[in-house]
Amino acid sequence: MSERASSTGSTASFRGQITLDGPSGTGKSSVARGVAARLGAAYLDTGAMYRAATVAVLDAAVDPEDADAVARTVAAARIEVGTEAGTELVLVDGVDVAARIRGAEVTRNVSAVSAVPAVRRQLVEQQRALVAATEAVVVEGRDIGTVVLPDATLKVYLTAAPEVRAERRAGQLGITDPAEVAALAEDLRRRDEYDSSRADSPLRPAEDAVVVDSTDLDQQGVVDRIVELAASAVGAGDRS
Ligand SMILES: Nc1ncnc2c1ncn2[C@@H]1O[C@H](COP(=O)(O)OP(=O)(O)OP(=O)(O)O)[C@@H](O)[C@H]1O
Ligand SMILES: Nc1ccn([C@@H]2O[C@H](COP(=O)(O)O)[C@@H](O)[C@H]2O)c(=O)n1
Repeated sequence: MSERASSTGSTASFRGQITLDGPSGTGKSSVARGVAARLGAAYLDTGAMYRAATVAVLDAAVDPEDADAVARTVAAARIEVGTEAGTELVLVDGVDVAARIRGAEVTRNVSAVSAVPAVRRQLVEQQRALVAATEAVVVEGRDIGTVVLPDATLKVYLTAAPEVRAERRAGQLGITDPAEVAALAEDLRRRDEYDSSRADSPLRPAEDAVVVDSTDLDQQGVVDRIVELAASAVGAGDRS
């Protein structure tokens, strides 16, 4: 039996869309890349697109809370992202911003930019076009199962206890000082509150999403669980 057609089901031939939504730091990016690699699927990081839009806003010295100016600035920006799990390609007007989008200034301002309805319309249209060009794809974000791809093959909503998420993010950044870990936890809480309470496409699980709690699972365990769910979803589709 090949590695990709393992005990979790015959997944090498997966065709369809898997959505992975959830709060910040629950492991969406790492898990989505792992699932895409296992299934031989494309991968789309929609958060990277909102982060790239935020770079455009900051570079134009526009106030991220000024919705009209934000909408105009993002409409004029050319935002490009790749869909390969193994490479991170993020460009704004042809300039590589893949490293910059992970910086503190972008992270602090991205929720305000992503709450602007015109920005969401623009990027959702682009996301759907990117997905339409794939046969199999894992898409991660906040509103993928609810708004972007309501008919996806499988919808997963990933959660984890807030203190566990803060510890993992601290590990990722090499932070050990308890006061700095507490500050990270507060940043995650603030961003989740902003993303969950906005009027347009708030963060929430789709009604038909499977909730996967990763608090007590390692990364590989979460990938295995989602690959297993994908095999069941494809099987259920074949029977219907
Ligand atoms: N199940 C897990 N067990 C332990 N560590 C994990 C697990 N899942 C992810 N991680 C680690 O947690 C950190 C955060 O993961 P990741 O960046 O994928 O989260 P995210 O949900 O995409 O975050 P954000 O929404 O802020 O972009 C990473 O260092 C990742 O390796
Ligand atoms: N579908 C999405 C994806 C992301 N956002 C916003 O972008 C921020 C950054 O996302 P990361 O996954 O890269 O951390 C996030 O906090 C949201 O404000 C979104 O609105 N919709």
